[in-house]
Amino acid sequence: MRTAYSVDTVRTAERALMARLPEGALMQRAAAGLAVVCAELLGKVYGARVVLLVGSGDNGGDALYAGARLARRGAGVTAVLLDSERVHRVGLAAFLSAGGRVAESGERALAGADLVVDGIVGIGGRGGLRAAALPVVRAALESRAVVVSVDLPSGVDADTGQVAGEAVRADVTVTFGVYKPGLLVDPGREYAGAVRLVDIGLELGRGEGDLEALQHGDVARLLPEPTGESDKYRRGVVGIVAGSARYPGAAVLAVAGALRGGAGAVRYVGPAAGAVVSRFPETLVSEGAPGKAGRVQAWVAGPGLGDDASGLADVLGAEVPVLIDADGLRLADPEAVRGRAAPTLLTPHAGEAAALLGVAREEVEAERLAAVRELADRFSATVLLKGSTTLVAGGRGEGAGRLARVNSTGTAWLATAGSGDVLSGLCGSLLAAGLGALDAGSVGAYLHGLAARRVSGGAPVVAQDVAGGIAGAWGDVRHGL
Ligand SMILES: NC(=O)C1=CN([C@@H]2O[C@H](COP(=O)(O)OP(=O)(O)OC[C@H]3O[C@@H](n4cnc5c(N)ncnc54)[C@H](O)[C@@H]3O)[C@@H](O)[C@H]2O)[C@@H](O)CC1
Ligand SMILES: Nc1ncnc2c1ncn2[C@@H]1O[C@H](COP(=O)(O)OP(=O)(O)O)[C@@H](O)[C@H]1O
Ligand SMILES: [K+]
Repeated sequence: MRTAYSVDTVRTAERALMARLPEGALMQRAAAGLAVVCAELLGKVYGARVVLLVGSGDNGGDALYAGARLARRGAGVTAVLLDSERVHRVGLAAFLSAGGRVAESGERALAGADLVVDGIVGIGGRGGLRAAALPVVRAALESRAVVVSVDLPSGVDADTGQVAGEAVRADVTVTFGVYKPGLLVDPGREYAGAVRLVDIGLELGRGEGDLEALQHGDVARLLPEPTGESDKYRRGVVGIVAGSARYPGAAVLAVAGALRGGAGAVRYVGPAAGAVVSRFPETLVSEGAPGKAGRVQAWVAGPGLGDDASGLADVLGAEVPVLIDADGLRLADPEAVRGRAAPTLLTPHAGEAAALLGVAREEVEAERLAAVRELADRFSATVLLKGSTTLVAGGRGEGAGRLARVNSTGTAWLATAGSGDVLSGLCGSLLAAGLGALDAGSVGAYLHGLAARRVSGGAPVVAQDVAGGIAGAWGDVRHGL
């Protein structure tokens, strides 16, 4: 599990650790780790040209101490002080005595740099980059240098990943102690490049976390597995209420995802039974009301329903877990969702989330974490917010509280019609197989993203291929590949 912690939690833990250590020890650990990564990226340190962008706080201090270490190894290191009145004094003294120089012109220094260290602002940052920093940041990004951000790309909000205005686009971010949420959530995640974590001795429990990303091992432990006692009913039956005369494909794709998700059987209820059976003869189909279709252990309702809300009341009234997606999100009665006793998983994309919240889509995209939490609170449900970084936040019971999940496996090729239908079928199948809503959503998103990457190999994918790739992704996770 990769767990990210809020700035408040990090600061409290750092204070406690600092009180037990000699003054400056923590910053030295951070700077040593940072210098090691810079040296690795440079290959040869001696003779390399390094430019430090130094802000007014401890983030700049880290950059200066790391710069001192590189200067002692023979690099030509130049510091661009963004505010010469306010700079980490002791760090600057150490830097100068190691042979570092202060630049007269930032732009000139940057023109010939091999590596730029972005120490403008870290977890103390508020808002996007200030105007004074913009010319050097632009010059750094235009240079051919590798850009390494200290703790966080400057201008990215550590707690949310929000970028208000401009921020540094790093090739690598060296973060200290623990991950910060802004490194895992877009848009911040994109600015961070590859993230390297440096251990500075901070110890924080998972319960204190703000956001977590499942890794292969976590997913492997959660995957449903049939045993000798299993039969198709014990493995769970997932019911799919999807599709319409106008959108039969949504039903086919939701069933395609559901068949790969670990349930023992898939029951389809709706007007697209013919299309579903001709593509997937293993599906049990019926055309009446969901309540009359026979037992299921979880329902998926919504993809491609158009304006037909007739099956939704049955589904929302069921005492089994329910996933609501796409048209179902628009058609479902919010009171019926809030009043449910069994787990509920809502899977909106940013546009659907915006409609549910009554805000603009851009607002959701800029603050995804806040949006997914707000929806989970408003609907007393688990919510999976799809998009470039998929987030899952828990409602009541399991997953309640602040600890949300972020998926790290996706690819932008998933932005293709119908791939969300595959995801809802897959997650619903995991619900039927017995996973809780938070686990079903995050395991489903993980497999879905991995499947897309596997089948894409960098080329466009179609939703059916994503469904077809799930078995391979499942196998990779099981075997730790
Ligand atoms: N606290 C600790 O124990 C440790 C802190 N470390 C470093 O210290 C950093 C935090 O240091 P600080 O608390 O001094 O905070 P920062 O250095 O992150 O930022 C604060 C300074 O930046 C300025 N600033 C704020 N927003 C800005 C913006 N949008 N644009 C430009 N300047 C802005 C503020 O005026 C202030 O002077 C961490 O990110 C990390 O790099 C590490 O050395 C590890 C140990
Ligand atoms: N830029 C992106 N990067 C990664 N994944 C994305 C991106 N855009 C969309 N996705 C994923 O693609 C899927 C699209 O789902 P959705 O928007 O519901 O499409 P549809 O309704 O056509 O099925 C979701 O799993 C979502 O997380
Ligand atoms: K920084």
